[in-house]
Amino acid sequence: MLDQADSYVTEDGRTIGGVVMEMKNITLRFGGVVAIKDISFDIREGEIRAIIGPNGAGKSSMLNVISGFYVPQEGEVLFHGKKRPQMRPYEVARQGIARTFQNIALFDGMSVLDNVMTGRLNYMTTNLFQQAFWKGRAEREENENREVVEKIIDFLEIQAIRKTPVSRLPYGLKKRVELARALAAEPKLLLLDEPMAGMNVEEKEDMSRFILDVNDEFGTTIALIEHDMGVVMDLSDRVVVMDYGKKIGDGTPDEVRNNQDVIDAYLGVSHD
Ligand SMILES: Nc1ncnc2c1ncn2[C@@H]1O[C@H](COP(=O)(O)OP(=O)(O)OP(=O)(O)O)[C@@H](O)[C@H]1O
Repeated sequence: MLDQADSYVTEDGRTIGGVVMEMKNITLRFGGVVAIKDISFDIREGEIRAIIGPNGAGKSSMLNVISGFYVPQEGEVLFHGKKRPQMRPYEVARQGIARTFQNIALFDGMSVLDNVMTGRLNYMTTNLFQQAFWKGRAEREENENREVVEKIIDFLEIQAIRKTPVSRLPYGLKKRVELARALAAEPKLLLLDEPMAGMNVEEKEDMSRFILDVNDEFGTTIALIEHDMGVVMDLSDRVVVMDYGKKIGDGTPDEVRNNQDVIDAYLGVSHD
């Protein structure tokens, strides 16, 4: 059994560090609906951690708790060992957390490049006044941001569409641009909301490869939620399984695959 601070090396040679985020006895209600019931789990530095479950299991609600968007009625979220207070989205971003959304949230009329640049907003320190009267500093900052963005565009192989308005792109590429924008923030923890929803097999394979590459190349810790158990099993180090707001499994893909409660939930065995 690992301690919170312990690290280990995976079979494919990646180092997984200590716990960066801990969810302790989280309960979240919407009026009479209990979306999350007393769930605890942690996320370790450098790992790919999946949260899976059937429709309505509470996955999106959980991702919103992790991102700080929802504050649970019970339980606490510890980030680097400290209880996390309620935060506004820009405060979450400053803590090094970035996310993508299930329903793509890009600026449709803007080019791919401009959309990815918006991921740098937290790094832009000059205001309009400074940009007008202190050209040198504003230019330097713009160049630095541009450099990071171009690197990410290359990394995700979207150079050919950098000037294309997002509205003209097929769905799979829009998802990739959203990933690029999240990466532009250089997050330590990246949250992906159903990154492969609505994709065909080839697009899913591409997205899986990019997620693995991001984790490997930048050492980014990744938590993702997914509906389809198959796609995350090859990708994840550890998997939390939710059903009807409860945690019914937590472990390596193999442990989870052989867990009877998980098998029942996915085979649609009746719940009593
Ligand atoms: N803002 C909200 N107001 C009221 N009820 C909500 C809200 N968000 C989620 N719920 C309810 O909480 C439960 C869990 O929903 P959630 O969207 O977290 O599940 P999910 O596992 O992400 O589902 P899906 O795979 O369909 O996206 C559901 O019963 C849902 O109707």
